[in-house]
Order: sequence, then structure tokens, then C-alpha cells
Amino acid sequence: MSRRHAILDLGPPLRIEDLESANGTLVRKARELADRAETNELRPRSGGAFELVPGDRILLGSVVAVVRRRAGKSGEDRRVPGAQVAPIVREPAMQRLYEAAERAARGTISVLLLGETGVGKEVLAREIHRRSPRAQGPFVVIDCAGLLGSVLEGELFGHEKGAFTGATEARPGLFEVADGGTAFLDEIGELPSALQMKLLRVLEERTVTRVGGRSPRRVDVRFIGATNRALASEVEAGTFRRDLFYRVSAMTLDIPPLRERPADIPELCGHFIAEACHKLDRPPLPLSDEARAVLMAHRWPGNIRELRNAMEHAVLLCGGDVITPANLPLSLDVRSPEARSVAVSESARPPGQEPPPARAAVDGQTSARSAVQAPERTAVAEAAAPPVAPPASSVEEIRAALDAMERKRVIEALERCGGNQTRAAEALGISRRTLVTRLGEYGLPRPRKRGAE
Ligand SMILES: Nc1ncnc2c1ncn2[C@@H]1O[C@H](COP(=O)(O)OP(=O)(O)OP(=O)(O)O)[C@@H](O)[C@H]1O
Repeated sequence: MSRRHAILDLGPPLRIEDLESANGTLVRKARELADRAETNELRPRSGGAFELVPGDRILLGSVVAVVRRRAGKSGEDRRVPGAQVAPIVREPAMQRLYEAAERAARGTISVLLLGETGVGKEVLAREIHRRSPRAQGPFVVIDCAGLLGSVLEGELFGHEKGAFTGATEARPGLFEVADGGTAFLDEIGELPSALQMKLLRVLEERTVTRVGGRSPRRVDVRFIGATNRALASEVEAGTFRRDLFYRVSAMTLDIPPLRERPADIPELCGHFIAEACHKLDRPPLPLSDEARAVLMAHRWPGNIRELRNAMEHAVLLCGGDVITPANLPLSLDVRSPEARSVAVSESARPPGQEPPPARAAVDGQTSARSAVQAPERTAVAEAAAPPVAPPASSVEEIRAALDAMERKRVIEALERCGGNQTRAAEALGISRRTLVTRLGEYGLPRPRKRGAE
């Protein structure tokens, strides 16, 4: 798929619009399926939105999607895997934050969400939209870090027919698409300065002018911005406009990192384990007390995203009927609390003095992991010497599955961080060097620096 391939407008009516993707968007209508024997004939659709009904098939690059009516009703139980997840909020500070968000949801003031990567900024933004009077309107995510300035401008403001070579049709921008709903400006701190000025105008005048257009169009949009950067310091440094900062932060909600939300961790673990088990068609696995202790002690630099990945990893590696520390990813320190305190006091040991013997006893068994963790080891290497007997599938299968999973995560992390390798590595809980090594191993190109061609 292209990075920005198509817009699926949930409507009603449900519509899809190709965003001039490299391979196009193809649609095969459900009613035609019944008429013909062959099932793989899809039609190119580009230029203009195309209405879809349940049963239609969409081909986006090599991805085939089938339109289906969603089962269940609104207010579904979040425990039903695959259903719209209601945020898990147990920590008192988070509950207060969600209460403040609920009050903000009633009005239209712009809200700025701050917090490290993976803390749940988008989840909170969706919740504000869901609880607002405009919940029936669209929720449009605008990734300010994902595109270069000129492309982003077209995405945001749309263009008129003939605005540039290849603009064969007029196209609305995302602000227009968000009319009557909420626009979520993710990574707003990355917005190029020329677009900061244009966004300010939208916020002040509530109008947008398409590229190549003359007359402004009125839009009724609620704005929610999010950033993991210290935006106030960027204002001081002059890289982010002060007037825009005040406009987008009529209310600021600062989401604490997961390590400061211990009360959330057990329920999040249970939820992600249930989800991962459901995908693999196995009954939910409990966590051993030791594994729980490791999870509570970890610092979670990648926050909830890292926790979700860790639970997927653990479920995949767990061959028994309880998840033990040996099933957790290498980025987590699975040593016993005593061994951890040895490591802390070791850093204070005078140079030249012998270290104490390493302790590797984990979970009542001597693990394949040593007490001193090699940061460059990959999860794949771990699978080669699994600490517990794998389930029915062979070691090769697990290795291949882990490989595919890791590769997918690396791609996802890079996409979410707009190609920024330092931030992607942080989100994955690995060093930048490890990330670069993995890109090589997985045959992935290194992202170009912003501003390059
Ligand atoms: N309170 C929560 N309950 C359940 N799942 C959550 C919660 N918060 C976040 N998640 C999950 O954690 C992952 C990361 O959340 P989200 O994308 O909202 O983070 P973010 O802060 O916007 O990340 P980034 O800064 O990288 O864009 C998602 O899979 C999301 O579903």
C-alpha cells in the first residue's frame, strides 16, 4: 500500500476515495460477485469517492478488504476481542484526567494532549470525540509528521481541479472531511512553519481555502492536537508559533507515562493477553506472580504500545498454561529483584573490583537468558533457544512468526514516528543502533531524512 492510500469515509453512506496511490484502489461490487464465476476481477477506482455496500471487496496494494456490517451494538463489551476498545483507566490520576476530558468534550474548545509515545493520546482523543455532541460526525486523524510540507498542505486543504499538473479532479482536504466532527492533529509539533500559519487561520476563521481555490469554505471542526515534544519549549525556541500554541491549547491534558500508572498495568496486561490468545485461538493465559512482578517493575519507555507488544510476544512464546518471565521480551529485565539490586550497586563498584557472580535464576529454573542482558540480542535469537518447550508448532515456525512480528513492529514504529529512527527505537524499547541493524536484517530501507527528496 502507499503510505496514504485511500480515505474510507464511514458516512453514511460508506465511501472510499483513492489518494492517487501508486497502485490504485480497486473495488469489486458484491452484486457482481454473484453474477460471475471469477472472483478476482477488481476495477481501478481513482478520482472521486466511490460508494460501498457490505459485501464489496476493496484491493489496496496487496491488501484485500471486505466490507462487512459490524456485529453487535454500540456500548459493546471491551472484552470482546476485536471490538472497539474502551480505554482502561484504573489509576486515580488517569481517572481525574478522563473526567477533565469528559468536561472538555461537551464544548468545542481545542484540546492539546501531551505525553510520551504510546501513552494513549489518540485513544483519549477518540474518547473526547465519542463523548462529544459531535460523536456522530467524522473523526479524522491527521498525521502531521508523516508527510512532507507540500503533500501535507494538499492533504489538509484539498485542491481545486487544475490546481497543478495531474489535478484532474477537485478534492476536499481533511479539514473539510472533518466538517461536523473532530480533527485530530497527531504530532502537531512537527507541522512545518508555513503550515502553522495556515492552520492558525483555519482555527481563527473556521474556513479553509483549497489549493488553487479562491473562495474560502466554512468548516465546523473541533481540533485536538497531540505531541510528545515539549511544545512550550519549542515556542520559547521560536520553532513553534506562539499564537498557534495558544490557539491549540485552550485546554492541555498531560497523560502520565505508564510507569507512573501502576494501577493500570494489571488490567492492561489481562486485556492484551486475552486479545493475543483470541488471535491464536487459545484460552486466555494467566500471568505468574514473577512475571507480574517483572511487568510492574519495568520502566515502559514505549508505554502501552510496548506493553501490548510484550503481551503478544509472551503469548506466542508461552508453551505452558501460565506466562512466566522467560516468555517476556528481552527488552524487559527479567532478573529477580535481588539480581536487579546487585546491578544497581554494581554501577557504584570501584573500577577494577571483581563483580559478584551473575544470578540468572528466574522462575525457579535457570533461564537461557543470562543475568547480564546483551542489548543487541534479538527476539529471534531468543526463539532459537526457547526457555520452555514450544507448543505444537516447531521452533522454525515460531522463529518465522517472531521474525514477521518483529518486522511488522519495526515498520509500524517507523510509520508512527514519521520515519524518525531515534523515536521509533525509543517506542520499541531498543537502541537506535539495534533498530538500524534490524532494518538491515529485515531488508528494509532506512528512512530518508525529512527535507530530502
Ligand atoms: N487506556 C487504554 N486502554 C487500552 N488500550 C490503550 C489505552 N491507551 C492506549 N492504548 C493502546 O496503546 C496503543 C498506543 O496508544 P495510542 O496510539 O493512543 O498512543 P499515542 O500516545 O497516540 O502514541 P504516539 O505518540 O506514538 O502516536 C494502542 O494500541 C492503543 O489501543
